[in-house]
Amino acid sequence: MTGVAFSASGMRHMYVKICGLREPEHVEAAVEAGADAIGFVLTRSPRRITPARARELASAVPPHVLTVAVFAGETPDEVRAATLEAGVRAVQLHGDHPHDDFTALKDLGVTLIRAGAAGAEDRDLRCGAFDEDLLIVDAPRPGSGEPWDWAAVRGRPEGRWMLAGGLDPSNVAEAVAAARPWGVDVSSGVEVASGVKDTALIRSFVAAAHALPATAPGLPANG
Ligand SMILES: O=C(O)c1ccccc1N[C@@H]1O[C@H](COP(=O)(O)O)[C@@H](O)[C@H]1O
Repeated sequence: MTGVAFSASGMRHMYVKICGLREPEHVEAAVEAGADAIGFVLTRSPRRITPARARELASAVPPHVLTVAVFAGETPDEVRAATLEAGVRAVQLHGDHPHDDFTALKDLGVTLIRAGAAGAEDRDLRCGAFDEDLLIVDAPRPGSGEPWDWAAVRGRPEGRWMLAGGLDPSNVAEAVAAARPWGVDVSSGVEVASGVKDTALIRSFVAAAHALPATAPGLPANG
């Protein structure tokens, strides 16, 4: 993986992922707004879709936007099968997946994302510690839309890491100022009801996040 995320003006920008997409119009809105990555939830959630549906949605996504399948607690074999069926370019594992799970998925050749709550002081928040390519530092309940103490992790995560949990268009600037992440990831904050995305909120979130200064080199998309 090489390259850097750039805005239309050529300036480096905050990396933005919009997660939990289920409808083509919301995928289109996220892509048109300039999202760097979009996520499909393939695990237990109100946003869950089938791998076949994810493939259908991903097929309309241009190669510069990273397509991500989100899992939580599935075995590496289950993750592998669903990822291949979905045809996405990245896997996001939530929860307490051991290092071995990431090692087992290396040969898939996709971007590996380790996601979990900041948790205890001894939680390893170095991106790459489990051979992952990207780290997400999230709320205790992923996908809940609950804001948490973003400032508590400031200075702890290292490398390419995204802040998630309770972000929305109106608070993303405050959250980024508090935690200083490399990127941001949102689901509930661009919805009008649980699992129901809103195109205007998607556009507002991407615009608000991309207006913020990037704090680290970017990650390329599907290249
Ligand atoms: O979105 C879900 O339902 C979900 C389910 C299981 C694991 C992860 C999930 N989503 C992740 O949660 C954050 C977004 O949180 P929020 O809704 O914006 O507060 C993001 O990392 C999603 O990928």
